[in-house]
Amino acid sequence: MKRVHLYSGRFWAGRKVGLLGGSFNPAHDGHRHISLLALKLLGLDYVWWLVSPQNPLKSTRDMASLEERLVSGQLVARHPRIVVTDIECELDTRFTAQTLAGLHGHFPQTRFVWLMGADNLTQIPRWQNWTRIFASTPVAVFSRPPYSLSALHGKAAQRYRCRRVGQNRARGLPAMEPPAWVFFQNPLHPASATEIRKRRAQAAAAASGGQPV
Ligand SMILES: Nc1ncnc2c1ncn2[C@@H]1O[C@H](COP(=O)(O)OP(=O)(O)OP(=O)(O)O)[C@@H](O)[C@H]1O
Ligand SMILES: O=C(O)c1ccc[n+]([C@@H]2O[C@H](COP(=O)([O-])O)[C@@H](O)[C@H]2O)c1
Repeated sequence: MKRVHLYSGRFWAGRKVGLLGGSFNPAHDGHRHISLLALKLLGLDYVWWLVSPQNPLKSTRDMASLEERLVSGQLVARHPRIVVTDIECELDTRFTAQTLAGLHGHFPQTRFVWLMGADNLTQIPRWQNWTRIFASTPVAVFSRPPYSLSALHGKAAQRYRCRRVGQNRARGLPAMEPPAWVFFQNPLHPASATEIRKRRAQAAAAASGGQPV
């Protein structure tokens, strides 16, 4: 299994790498679905799943340990070109703009693309220094039910509308000067970690005779 460490820059030099940041609480087939699409549509060599130590906008309640979320990532990824990593711990970052600055600094010869679902395109204006994300790294956004339409009318899509690249030019995105971004009208995948946690809680409650667990 490939591993990512801050000192492994030589291996990653010259490679095109998609970065899928997430809580992965737990990982699911929706993550795998967009990662496989990213490998193909963007012509990437690898996708790294950046398992976030703690999303700054999410509650710590209901958040499984980082260890558990890394294990769930390993179980779901099952692909030689998807690398599951907690490199934000090594970088000591929690905010994406800082993470990207750290990665560009440690891997200056690697071409990174930030990957996310349409829900995060809507939300990104609430992230710390969010315009630095677009200024530093090409971005690829994947359709996700039911967010795609609202995302395309949101603040981030509007602000960078002149820098949007058509799907037919997506393979060139990793080499483009940012800001540059693409929105994929891809086949949808319904998986959601919130739904999985809800189902698990219901199953646990049913197993304990309907008592809250
Ligand atoms: N089914 C999906 N389709 C497209 N993108 C997805 C899908 N599931 C997750 N993603 C994207 O993967 C990244 C990480 O997602 P995350 O780990 O938060 O999963 P989630 O299912 O959105 O979790 P939660 O429901 O707890 O918020 C985000 O950019 C998210 O938009
Ligand atoms: O930088 C921020 O302010 C920020 C705020 C919220 C989320 N993020 C990042 O967005 C990615 C997706 O998070 P999540 O929890 O929706 O899977 C993950 O890499 C988080 O670290 C980043």
